[in-house]
Amino acid sequence: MHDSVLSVSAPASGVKGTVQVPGDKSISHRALILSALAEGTSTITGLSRAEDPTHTRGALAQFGVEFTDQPDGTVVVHGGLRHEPVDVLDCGNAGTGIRLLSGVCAGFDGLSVLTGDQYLRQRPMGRVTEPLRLMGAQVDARDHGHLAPLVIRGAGLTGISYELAAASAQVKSCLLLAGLSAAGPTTVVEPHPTRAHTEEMLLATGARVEINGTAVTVHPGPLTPAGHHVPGDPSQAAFWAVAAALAGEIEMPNLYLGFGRADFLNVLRRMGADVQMEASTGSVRVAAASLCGVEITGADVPGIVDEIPVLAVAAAGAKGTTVITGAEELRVKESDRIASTVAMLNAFGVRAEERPDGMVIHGQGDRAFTPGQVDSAGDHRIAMAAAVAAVARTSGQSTITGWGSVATSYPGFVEDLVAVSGARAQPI
Ligand SMILES: O=C(O)C1=C[C@@H](OP(=O)(O)O)[C@@H](O)[C@H](O)C1
Ligand SMILES: C=C(OP(=O)(O)O)C(=O)O
Repeated sequence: MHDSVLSVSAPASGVKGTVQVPGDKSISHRALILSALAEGTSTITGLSRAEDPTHTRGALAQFGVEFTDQPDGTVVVHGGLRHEPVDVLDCGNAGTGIRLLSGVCAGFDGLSVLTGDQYLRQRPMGRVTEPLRLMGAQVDARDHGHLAPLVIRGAGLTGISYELAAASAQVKSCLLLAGLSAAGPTTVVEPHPTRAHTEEMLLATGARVEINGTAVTVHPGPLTPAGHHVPGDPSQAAFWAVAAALAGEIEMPNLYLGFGRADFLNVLRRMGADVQMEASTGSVRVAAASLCGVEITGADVPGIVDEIPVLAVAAAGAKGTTVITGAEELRVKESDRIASTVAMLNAFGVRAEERPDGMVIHGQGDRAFTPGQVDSAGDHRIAMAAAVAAVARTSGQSTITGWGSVATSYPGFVEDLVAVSGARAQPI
């Protein structure tokens, strides 16, 4: 349901409070997949209940993997892929789900068909179909192998050494998961390092993994069941961090602050925000300060790839110009996030322009934004970034269409928004 509208009226009082953000989406996908691959019983605590990982869980159930929910929220997984999937694997809106599962399907002796919603079916899949074919999987897909649905007949793989054309944790993870059942080692080399959840979690589940700079090698072998704990999602915390940097003070406990995920906090610091973090507990506190524009280049992008839409809102409320380059990957997310971020800022009366590989944002300093009529383009991150802009820098009523997309990653967002801002916010 991606067609609801959020109507939000912001009070002038800014934001304040503590937010417990949902479990990390990237880690949730991986905890489900690695538990499903390990024969035996694994447990997952803190799992994100958002639609994206829930689709991954549903897809794994098609292989006969059993999941039980305990009253305290722990998910017990009876792992082992028992049979060919009995139906099409519906990955919903999740690029992470379809790309990681395609690696699992390539290693499995059977036929799998993977698809997703109208947004996912427009996202590039050649980046996984091509290397999986090189490993020996039979893979076909719409648009000559480039768009979902994907059809994969797996097994009989051989490990390869593969250099990624663009930095992508999803493609890296797909190939590492396929490599678990290939003959010989599989090595993935990245142009820039990306989030390391898959290799870290594979190591924790008994796989043989070697990491050498930007090269990761996995050796074939079984995984062992484990107890996975999913910490809070820093990419969701980024919305509150920006709201606080512009208009108040917010604390967030228990966040994942590991490699490749907390860089948005450094960008906010570079802008002048007051950011305190405690690595041992994952606690972060952000407070408002006078912000200034910054330059963001290609090497920064993998570490903030999902946070750029909301960082653009911070830039809009800063003094001076922010220039983002080397961010062309944003064009192939749930929406074209260069176009949709710029359109969102323009809807609030902020001057911003697209560049082929990024954007230029002319910060308004302390001047308020005008209330906006925003089209989220069906993209959860654009919708939530717009809600932050509305409560932090407008007074009056804004509307955000395509609000239903927020359930893919943060179903409780409106409740948290109301709690920290006192805004009147109602999906209609
Ligand atoms: O591996 C992951 O969990 C993710 C990797 C990133 O995508 P790419 O691998 O396409 O950069 C990111 O945008 C996505 O939200 C989650
Ligand atoms: C890009 C995202 O996710 P995915 O690629 O899994 O759809 C995201 O959550 O911003």
